[in-house]
Amino acid sequence: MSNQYKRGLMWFRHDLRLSDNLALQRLASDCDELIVVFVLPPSWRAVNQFQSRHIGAHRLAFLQQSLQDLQLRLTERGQSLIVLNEEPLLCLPTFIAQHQVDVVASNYHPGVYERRDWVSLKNQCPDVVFLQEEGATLYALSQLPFDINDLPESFTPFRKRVEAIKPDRPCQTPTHFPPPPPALRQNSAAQLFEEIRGINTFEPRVVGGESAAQAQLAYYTYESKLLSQYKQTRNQLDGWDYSSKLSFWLANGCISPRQIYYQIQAYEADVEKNESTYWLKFELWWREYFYWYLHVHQHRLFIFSGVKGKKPLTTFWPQRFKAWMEGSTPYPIVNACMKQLKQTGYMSNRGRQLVASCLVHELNMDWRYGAAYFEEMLIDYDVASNWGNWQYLAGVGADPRGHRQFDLAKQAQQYDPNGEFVATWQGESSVMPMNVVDESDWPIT
Ligand SMILES: Cc1cc2nc3c(=O)[nH]c(=O)nc-3n(C[C@H](O)[C@H](O)[C@H](O)COP(=O)(O)OP(=O)(O)OC[C@H]3O[C@@H](n4cnc5c(N)ncnc54)[C@H](O)[C@@H]3O)c2cc1C
Repeated sequence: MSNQYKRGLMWFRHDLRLSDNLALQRLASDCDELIVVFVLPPSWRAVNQFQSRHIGAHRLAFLQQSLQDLQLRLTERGQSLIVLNEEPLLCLPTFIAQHQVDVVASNYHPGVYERRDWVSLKNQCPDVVFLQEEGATLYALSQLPFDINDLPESFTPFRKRVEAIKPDRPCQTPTHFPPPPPALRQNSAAQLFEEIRGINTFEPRVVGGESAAQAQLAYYTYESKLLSQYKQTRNQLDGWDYSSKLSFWLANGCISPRQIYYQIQAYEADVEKNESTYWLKFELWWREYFYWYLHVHQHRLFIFSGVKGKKPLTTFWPQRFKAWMEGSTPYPIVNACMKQLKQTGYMSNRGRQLVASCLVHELNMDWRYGAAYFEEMLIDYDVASNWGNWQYLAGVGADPRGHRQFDLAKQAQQYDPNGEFVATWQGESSVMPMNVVDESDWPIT
């Protein structure tokens, strides 16, 4: 018996996994033939108005590994990933027409470009069916206990309203995949992987893909039982075990928040339920909040005056920005964090708060330059969490206090009392007067 659709196209975006992937599951059961595509736009690697790129070498390496893992899993099931190296709206309409696709599916993502591209693609392909599923958040829109336009202005009232709700259970990997159309049984993904090779220097366990994501989830919970101490360790600055490190895979969609949530629930039933196990869920609710915040506020997440519409008294200083990025400010703890970020593509949550506070409140810089630099450097870059947290710290977003300036000396004393972190990352090393910049230093490339 033939299926509902003859030929489907799965458009992978921030959901690089086969399990708990509702859009993929739907196509796998409803199509005779299936094409799976990932689009890597060249514009991601171009320099933007903030002198940064959308994606840097660390995340590129992770993305490449995630795509390779996806390809491997698909190949095992008789499928094959096609990677298109073009802007989505330039290549997909032609591709869809050329291959006579009659249904396109994807998982919803609240990003401004992601939403725009989906709507424009739909408009350009009026004869094709478009299906969108949810999977980037713990809750579906319909599960939220308020109208989304009444999203609370800050995190705490949001959390109090959602924390009793059980997310839907993750769905399984489809047992059967329809084959690709005959013309697409060979593709050039391997060659493209060579072209997009980035650098991975952090730590061997930071490998993109669903397999590594599941391995880290198992490690942090049942294998090491580190989850039981999460609340006590989570503010540390350096090392692998003090926090879950799941952000790399979550941000790239190699794992879903529901999979993590239900692993914590199982751990609480099987091993131990305490303040720490609750606290990892608490952090997932922070992520959830910023996703819905982006869904509601859209482009206002990226403007100087933020969602609050309140312009900070800051500006752009090339010499200060350069010193901050390089780790040569007068603040050793900030320097150490920034060098760690540049070398590894990761920084602790505590570190992110300190360097953001420094950029905005000590160096009086336009916060968006910091957010854009993080976007390029972080392996776990996530548009909602990054820009939402930056607005929060710049006092233009979801912080009810509106001003959060950290005492950097006090923080260094508390979190790096023996100066080990600063010594490891050579935070003291460069002493450069902040307001001196050589003509040759600008523009920064
Ligand atoms: C200025 C700034 C920028 C940030 N940019 C990002 C970003 O681009 N991508 C990103 O995933 N996180 C971002 N965070 C949040 C947080 O720092 C990272 O999620 C965390 O450090 C990742 O390490 P982990 O997975 O070990 O976290 P854990 O402490 O183990 O937390 C588990 C998960 O909870 C979520 N989470 C934890 N803290 C936060 C938070 N404050 N906001 C939203 N979600 C949170 C993450 O998904 C994380 O993986 C940012 C924070 C700040 C202050």
